[in-house]
Amino acid sequence: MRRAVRLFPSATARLRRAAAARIGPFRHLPALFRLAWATNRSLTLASIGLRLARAAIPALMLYVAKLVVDTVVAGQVGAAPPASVSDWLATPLLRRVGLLIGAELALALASDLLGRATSLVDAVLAEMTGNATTLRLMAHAATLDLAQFEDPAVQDGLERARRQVAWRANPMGQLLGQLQDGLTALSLALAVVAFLPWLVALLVLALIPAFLNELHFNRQGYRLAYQRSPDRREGDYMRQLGVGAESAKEIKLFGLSGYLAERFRLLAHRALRENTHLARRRAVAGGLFASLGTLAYYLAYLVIALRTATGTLTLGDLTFLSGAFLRLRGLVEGLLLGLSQLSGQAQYLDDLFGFLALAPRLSTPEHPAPFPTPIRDGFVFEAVGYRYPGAERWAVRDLSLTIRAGEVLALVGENGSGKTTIVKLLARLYDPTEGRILLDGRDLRDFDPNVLRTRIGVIFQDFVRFDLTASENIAVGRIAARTDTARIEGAAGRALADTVVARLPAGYGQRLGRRFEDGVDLSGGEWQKLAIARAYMRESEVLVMDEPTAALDARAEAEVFARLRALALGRTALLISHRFSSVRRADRIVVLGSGQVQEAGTHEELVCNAGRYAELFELQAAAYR
Ligand SMILES: Nc1ncnc2c1ncn2[C@@H]1O[C@H](COP(=O)(O)OP(=O)(O)OP(=O)(O)O)[C@@H](O)[C@H]1O
Repeated sequence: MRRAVRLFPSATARLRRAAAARIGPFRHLPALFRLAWATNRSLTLASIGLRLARAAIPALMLYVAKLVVDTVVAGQVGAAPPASVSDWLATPLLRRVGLLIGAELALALASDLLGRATSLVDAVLAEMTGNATTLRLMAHAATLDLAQFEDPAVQDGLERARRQVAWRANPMGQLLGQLQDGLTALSLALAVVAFLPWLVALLVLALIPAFLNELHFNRQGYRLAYQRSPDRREGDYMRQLGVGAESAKEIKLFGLSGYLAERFRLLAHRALRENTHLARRRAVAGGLFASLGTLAYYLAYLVIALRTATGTLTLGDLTFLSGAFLRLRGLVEGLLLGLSQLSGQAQYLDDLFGFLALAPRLSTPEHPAPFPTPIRDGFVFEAVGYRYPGAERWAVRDLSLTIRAGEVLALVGENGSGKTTIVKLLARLYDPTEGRILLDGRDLRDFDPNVLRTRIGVIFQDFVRFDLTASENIAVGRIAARTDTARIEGAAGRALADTVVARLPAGYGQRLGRRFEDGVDLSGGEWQKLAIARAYMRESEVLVMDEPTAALDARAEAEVFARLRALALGRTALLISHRFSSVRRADRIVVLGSGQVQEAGTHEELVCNAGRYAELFELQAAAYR
């Protein structure tokens, strides 16, 4: 029975669902209001207060205009024209007309002033709310896992959320504008109802189809934008490649600009075609429904004029009613349109709040185990397997590996053998799909991942080149100590980065990179020295370096390793390198192949074994002979 109900929902349930699908996105509006409220209460209150005050003005103005007309019409009969200004003022009728027009002028001025004040308050509030939302997005992004960032669906959501912040920062102002228009419409409607109740009913009936039509097209527009997110990201990527400084070198050398432009053109063309199609359908349907409203207005106008001609209504009533009706029509139409636009915006808010509601997948224990200080035994990988989300192949599988406390362990292996994946698992950027990793006998998942990461210093091969100062580029290794000049300079010295900094025009205060005008770019090896300094800045017990010297010249590499050995004394160091000249100095070497340990031992042992290591070592050595 239940199943039958689910398969054949009643008409009311279907209607309710359809209505919820259209109006549902409004559920985010209270959250938006809370956001503005939390950002600045007085501005939010001011915005509401100003709009409330302004809402009543149009009805009042129309009513005063009606009084003016009625007074003038009544006074015209048999009144002699005044000879002078004092006569004018002495005539009660004329004085009254003057006062009424003065009142209307005051109302018009007040409305204008209130409007400008509202715009001012709204602009400031929108910027503040936009900033607060960006901060919230950044804070939330920091809580997510690396795997989530690497997920294209999350990237698309984040992209839509970002656009939401950048372009639609002021749905709050719009919402309040709607509230104001709603109140104005209500006051006018009440006044009209007092004269001719059916007029209002006629207006609403004529406009409801237009409203539903707008809602329908807004939904379609959103669906289109949603489906196109991946395309748009790809288009943005093509554009970025085509105009970015980072890629300019290769684009020029390989002559890629035409190819990229063509790919962008195809993507943009598809978007344009779909957009135009929708816009055309929207314009036709919108035009038809809008004419319904116009028809209703002129019908009402005709009736009011006829009634005035037959004496049922005064000339003032005619002025008031036609004015009020015209205003009302504009307002209700604007309201319906605005509401449907808001509904469209609220759908984008779905993305924003959807992203904010994303929870990290890596678990943090409620009562984390105390982190061992110092580490006694080290890390043990027990039959660890990891498969990247959506990947067919296992990056590592059945991996058993020990990293003993205090040793310098080198990981070698061909491209794609899983070395970097091991580092990411060690830093708990991912959790193993199978097996477990122990630290001093406890599962890594028992510790607070943030504490774990503060105890491990990792430099990845694709380290980030921050377009910040040289000092900040080192300080990011322990950002809390960014003002500790001695620590920064010490780290730079150990990583041979001090000589790089010495050559910079502004020394440690020199901005690096090409993004900003005052930036100075470095060579690959110079950047790498700064990245190594970052690891020393961290002063962590475990040091992990993924290809730390790939960009260094032979002399620098030898020196960096000599220092690493000296500095790693008592610390655990994991070193990934394709250069056997560096690897051979490690306490132990582990050879990886297809995500598994193939061999392990000291350099001498492995050479004696005459296995894979010996083969690769011989290959490199021969190249130098
Ligand atoms: N983010 C990712 N998503 C999906 N697959 C990935 C991802 N990162 C790596 N892989 C895959 O996992 C496997 C192991 O990659 P990993 O980066 O650990 O290799 P590596 O030994 O460090 O290689 P290299 O010497 O080239 O740096 C590879 O087959 C790679 O294609």
